Amino acid sequence: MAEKSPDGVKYYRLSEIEEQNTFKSTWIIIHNKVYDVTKFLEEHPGGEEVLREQAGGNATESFEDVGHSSDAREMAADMVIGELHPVSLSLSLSCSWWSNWLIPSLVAAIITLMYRIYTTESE
Ligand code: HEM
Repeated sequence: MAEKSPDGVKYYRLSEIEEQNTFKSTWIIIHNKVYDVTKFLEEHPGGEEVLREQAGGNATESFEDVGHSSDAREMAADMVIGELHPVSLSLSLSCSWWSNWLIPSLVAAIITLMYRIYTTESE
């Protein structure tokens, strides 16, 4: 269930947001805020398809890539229904840490190792 923080902000967990990816209701995440865009789908100048594609997930990058106007940002502010739960937040942060740093470092380490083996064998 959604929890409320002491200052009254509703927190949603990632799993709860993922469930709202249906024809009846569409939620997206932008900058760790949860937006209910269900009623906005048909009005969106960028089309409902792009919003549906991001439904139940993190749309921050796509939203910023488009370079939405300040008008668009004001419209978005009216659709905020809560924030990403801190637990989900740290999860999503650690996920990007994992893919952005750990995997490339591992690949680099393996290549270094293979190179070492290769150069010592040919001596
Ligand atoms: C609550 C969230 C959103 C709101 C309120 C919103 C609102 C708007 C508005 C008002 C425009 C017209 C141009 C402008 O004023 O900047 C626009 C254009 C556009 N939006 Fe969004 N948008 C939202 C989310 C998204 C997301 C998540 C995506 C991408 C997945 C997206 C993709 C686009 C695209 C591609 C256009 C350009 C359409 C064109 O120039 O023909 N929007 N949006």
